[in-house]
Amino acid sequence: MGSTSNKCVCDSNLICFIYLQNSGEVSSNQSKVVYVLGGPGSGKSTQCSKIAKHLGFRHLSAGDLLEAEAESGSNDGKMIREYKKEGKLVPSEIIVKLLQKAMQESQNKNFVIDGFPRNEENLSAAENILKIEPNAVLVFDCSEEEMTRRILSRNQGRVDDKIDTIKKRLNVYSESTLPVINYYSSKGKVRKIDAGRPIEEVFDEIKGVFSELNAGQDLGRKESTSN
Ligand SMILES: Nc1ncnc2c1ncn2[C@@H]1O[C@H](COP(=O)(O)OP(=O)(O)OP(=O)(O)O)[C@@H](O)[C@H]1O
Ligand SMILES: O=c1ccn([C@@H]2O[C@H](COP(=O)(O)O)[C@@H](O)[C@H]2O)c(=O)[nH]1
Ligand SMILES: [Mg+2]
Repeated sequence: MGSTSNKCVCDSNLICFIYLQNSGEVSSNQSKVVYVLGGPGSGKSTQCSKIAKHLGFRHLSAGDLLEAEAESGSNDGKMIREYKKEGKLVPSEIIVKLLQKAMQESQNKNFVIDGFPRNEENLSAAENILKIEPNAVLVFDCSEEEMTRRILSRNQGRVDDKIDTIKKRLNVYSESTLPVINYYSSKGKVRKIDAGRPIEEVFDEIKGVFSELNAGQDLGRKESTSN
């Protein structure tokens, strides 16, 4: 899985661009993609905003893209709302279409993608349709008690910030997202971040990971060559 060749095999300009940009050696002038995964309330969006502000990456939140689509009143909107209320993951084609459009429209081609891919269907679409081979996958480690506490005091009016939905989202994370993390872990791409600490401490560790990426080091390659 993943792209290893520079040969373009698709007819969409966007897909070609991402495919080529992520297919070879990582260097400081190439497009970079970092995934940020972690349980609900672990602080993904908080840290991704800081990464965008201080480290110059474009923050794409899968949850926010879906929320904007729901707000737009489109055909998919009503269905997205229902899935979100239930803490379920929408069919991949919906989120992939939104991410593809957002990436295509962005001038900045370094992306930090918040909360995607979340299950094996997403993973397959990310590799085979979006042609993304991430440079790194940050995984936020935080206790369920702390995540629940954070969500219940978040006060952003989210339809899914209710205890019953939080429990469902925690289950979806364990059952569907952990296998995705295991997959990237086997490729040496995962950096586990202790997200139970204060916001600035978490960000300090993240800055270190981005320094490595900006120095042209692909985390997967670094791990595999040190073996
Ligand atoms: N390290 C931290 N310590 C304490 N509170 C935090 C920390 N990081 C984030 N928060 C707060 O916890 C709440 C959840 O954070 P955030 O929205 O970033 O989580 P998330 O992982 O994006 O959640 P979701 O998956 O539900 O979108 C927010 O109110 C945020 O301000
Ligand atoms: O890839 C995705 C990402 C999100 N969802 C749905 O949105 C909510 C909220 O996402 P957050 O990232 O926690 O803001 C999530 O519970 C899913 O219902 C999705 O379906 N697919
Ligand atoms: Mg979030």
